[in-house]
Amino acid sequence: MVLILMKDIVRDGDPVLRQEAAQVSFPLSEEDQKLADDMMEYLVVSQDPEQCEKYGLRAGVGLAAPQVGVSKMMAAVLVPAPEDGGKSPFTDVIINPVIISHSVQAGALTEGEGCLSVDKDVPGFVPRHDRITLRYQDTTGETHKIRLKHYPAIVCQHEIDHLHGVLFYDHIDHEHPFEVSDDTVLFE
Ligand SMILES: OCN(O)CCCc1ccccc1
Ligand code: NI
Repeated sequence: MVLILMKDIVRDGDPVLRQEAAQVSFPLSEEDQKLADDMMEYLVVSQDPEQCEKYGLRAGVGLAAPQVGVSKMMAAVLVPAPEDGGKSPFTDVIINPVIISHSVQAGALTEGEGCLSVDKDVPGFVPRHDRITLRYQDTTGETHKIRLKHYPAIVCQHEIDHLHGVLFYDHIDHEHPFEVSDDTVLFE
């Protein structure tokens, strides 16, 4: 049962999307645990075409707490498994995430990015780090230090941006939206 619907998703213009979110303390309050569960549930349901349609959702691979009006350092990430089978490259609720190191090399999606909180299309490459080392806590409070590259790294950076009041189009060079440095990894 979806508990977060599109009506619950805050849209660009609301100041909460431009705030620095607050650190989350452990053990999680019941409210924070429920929020984590609800955000992950939104992603799972939104990635099921039938349920997505049924509830009128926009499919998402990530969802950050500020997008549902909660200015806390928490985001759910569900990177879909590749079509040719296999498991999701990264699925977790990342709390108090910090990118502790990253590649010099940039990466960007050839189709640009979108955002559940931004109703308009904003064309252009969104240059990010192609590879990152991410430290975060999961909902149990356990600290993880993981290396991500390409799409999972892009998704996590998009979500972590939300926790710092940054939206994807802030990274687009509006003078030259489809120009990136020649060593940038561009991928589908
Ligand atoms: O913040 C999550 N959200 O707005 C859903 C879209 C997430 C996303 C879309 C394109 C590239 C990376 C991440
Ligand atoms: Ni977003």
